[in-house]
Amino acid sequence: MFDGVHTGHRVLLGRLTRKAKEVDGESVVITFWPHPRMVLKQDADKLRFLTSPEERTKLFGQLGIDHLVLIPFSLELANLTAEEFIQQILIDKLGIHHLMVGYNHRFGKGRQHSYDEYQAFAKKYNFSISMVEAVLTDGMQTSSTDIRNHLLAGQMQEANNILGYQYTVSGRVVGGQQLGRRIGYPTANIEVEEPHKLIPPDGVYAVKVRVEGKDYGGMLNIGYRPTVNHNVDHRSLEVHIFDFNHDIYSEEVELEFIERVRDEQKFANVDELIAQLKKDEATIRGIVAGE
Ligand SMILES: Cc1cc2nc3c(=O)[nH]c(=O)nc-3n(C[C@H](O)[C@H](O)[C@H](O)COP(=O)(O)O)c2cc1C
Ligand SMILES: Nc1ncnc2c1ncn2[C@@H]1O[C@H](COP(=O)(O)OP(=O)(O)O)[C@@H](O)[C@H]1O
Repeated sequence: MFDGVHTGHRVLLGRLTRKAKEVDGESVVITFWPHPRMVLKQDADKLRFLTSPEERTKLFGQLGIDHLVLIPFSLELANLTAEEFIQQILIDKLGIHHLMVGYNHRFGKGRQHSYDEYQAFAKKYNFSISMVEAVLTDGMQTSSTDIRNHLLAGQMQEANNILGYQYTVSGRVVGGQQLGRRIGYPTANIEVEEPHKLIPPDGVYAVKVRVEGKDYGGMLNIGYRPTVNHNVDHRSLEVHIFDFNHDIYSEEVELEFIERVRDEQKFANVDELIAQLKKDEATIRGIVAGE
């Protein structure tokens, strides 16, 4: 589904745009939303994704794709056989001349056909077809599942290496308890709108912050703020932006994850929290400067 639009996807998409140029055609990427796993499985609520449909669209836009087709995935669509999908969508709706498929991609009800059978359909319906081999990252197959698992384990560098860019979470700044500025560290509280977006585990992170069209370094806390917060059901994302002093309530902010620095802790009092925030600032400024 191109979740993440990672290095492997980018190789495939690079081949696609080259092929389209070669034959003087246009490149089309087909993807689905909701993710088929959300429609087909019972554990849909627990599924988390690397990119929202909007984020995928933006990433595709950077790669020179001519058309992005976002097909609403439904049980009806899931019931089409591969041949029906080819006929009804690829031929009748899109009028394709060439089909490029990922090495492990299977489509159609029950995903029962092999690449050889796709080749037979190509002959029958008069389009050409090619397969893109697995793209390796450090000798391993590039997979969205591995990226998700690294992120959930707080292994940001590993995840970013496979993604080919820094994992990004976007949201809007909302008001908090206004304690941050009193302790010398104003923190913008970020509300993430996409309910299925994967949020890395609780802890403190070095991040790059994009706000008001500019980039800054920042230190981010994800968690329940056990030192000051008695309302423990709200998980918050709060970022202190370095060398920045604007009111950004209700602005859109993008956080790019660089590294996870420590666990969130419960301190005996606010002074101990402040002392730790000073240490975090020194550590994280060093990490951001090294980027
Ligand atoms: C980099 C960073 C690390 C933090 N670490 C902790 C922590 O370990 N434990 C904790 O209780 N709160 C932690 N906080 C949250 C602070 O308690 C919180 O930012 C402060 O209370 C301000 O809250 P406000 O935005 O609602 O005013 C951290 C905040 C930041 C920005
Ligand atoms: N360096 C900064 N980092 C984060 N937010 C900042 C910074 N400078 C100013 N602000 C502003 O201050 C707000 C955070 O201050 P804070 O006292 O923590 O209030 P709140 O509890 O409402 O988040 C941010 O939402 C933003 O509008």
